[in-house]
Amino acid sequence: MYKPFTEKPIQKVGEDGRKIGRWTLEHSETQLRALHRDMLRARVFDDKLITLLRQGKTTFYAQCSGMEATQVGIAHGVRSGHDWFWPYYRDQGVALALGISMRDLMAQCLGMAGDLNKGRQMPHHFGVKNFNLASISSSIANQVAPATGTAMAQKYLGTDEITVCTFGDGATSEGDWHAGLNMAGVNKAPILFVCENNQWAISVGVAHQTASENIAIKAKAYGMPGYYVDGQDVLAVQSVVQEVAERVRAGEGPALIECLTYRLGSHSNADADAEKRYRNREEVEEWKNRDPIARFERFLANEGLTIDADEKAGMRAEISRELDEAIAWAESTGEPHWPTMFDDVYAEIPPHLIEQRELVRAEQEG
Ligand SMILES: Cc1ncc(C[n+]2csc(CCOP(=O)(O)OP(=O)(O)O)c2C)c(N)n1
Repeated sequence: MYKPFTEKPIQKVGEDGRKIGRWTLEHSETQLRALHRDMLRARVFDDKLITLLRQGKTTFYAQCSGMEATQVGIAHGVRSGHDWFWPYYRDQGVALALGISMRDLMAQCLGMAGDLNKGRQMPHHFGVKNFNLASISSSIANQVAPATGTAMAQKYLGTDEITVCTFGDGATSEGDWHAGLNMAGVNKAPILFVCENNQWAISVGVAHQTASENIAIKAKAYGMPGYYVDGQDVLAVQSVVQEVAERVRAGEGPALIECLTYRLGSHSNADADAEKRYRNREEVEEWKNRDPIARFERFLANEGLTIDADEKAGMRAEISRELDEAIAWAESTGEPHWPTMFDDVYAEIPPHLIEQRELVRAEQEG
């Protein structure tokens, strides 16, 4: 059983790809390859979206490059399609690893008619009903209290689902975050909070975010365990998430997991990172050398499962083809039809909106 409140992050595999401590690998080759493939898919998805931004096909994107072990470990540690998710905007790696299709994500990012949310959300803010994944909010920590509410409902209904709520380190300074964790602790709600601590909140470094020794320790104040995990170690993240999620499911109450990771790319396309305004390149280079995909590849090689450069290039090409197909499909669905902007908010559309709809119709259909 993993211990909460450790001084150092929990690890299973070191930088050199060697096992840390004594443990037996229980994954099949298929499971190991799935972890690797999902991390690579997240990375290639990021690369493609940067191209789409440059082509002007979308207007907003926030990369998860560098954070793949954290995101894929989270997704592989819970029950996809069963548990409920209140993620944050950088979670495309989680979404892909849960099994959400590239078509669905791409149609959302491009704001096309084929988007599950009808192209009405800000790009890169998806919501996927059949995966119990709530619509993403740009407002930091906005998801935390509703996530606790979802978990309270799950407890009340007596389901064996749990809720998973993710956020960045910056979110932990928001009032909503404290309210949500407090309410979860008091009500023993079946919720797993996961902080993807990538050490920056746009230009604010984590040392300026909190005086606590880490984020995990904050759980103590809300009466729940806090686990501090190496977020570059996919097996450690998956293993801790899995064990803690099952304890949450068994009725032990909420828990907080902090995954220590790093954002390699800019905060979003609206960021001064490239101008080196707030972090130096040495730091970025240092974390590039701690690439979670490379670390896992070293581990796989040590376990006799070498993925060589050719095989990896082939995998990247295959993922890229899948993405191109998703883009072509999304574009083929066309622009969202304007009347949908009046749908789905009210059960009965109020008179002032009917009036506005008719004004737009007159303009559109002249
Ligand atoms: C309530 C609120 N305040 C400020 C912002 C502006 N903002 C957007 S992202 C961000 C940083 C969030 O950092 P963090 O939670 O660490 O997540 P990261 O983006 O680093 O993954 C801020 C301050 C916002 N969107 N919402």
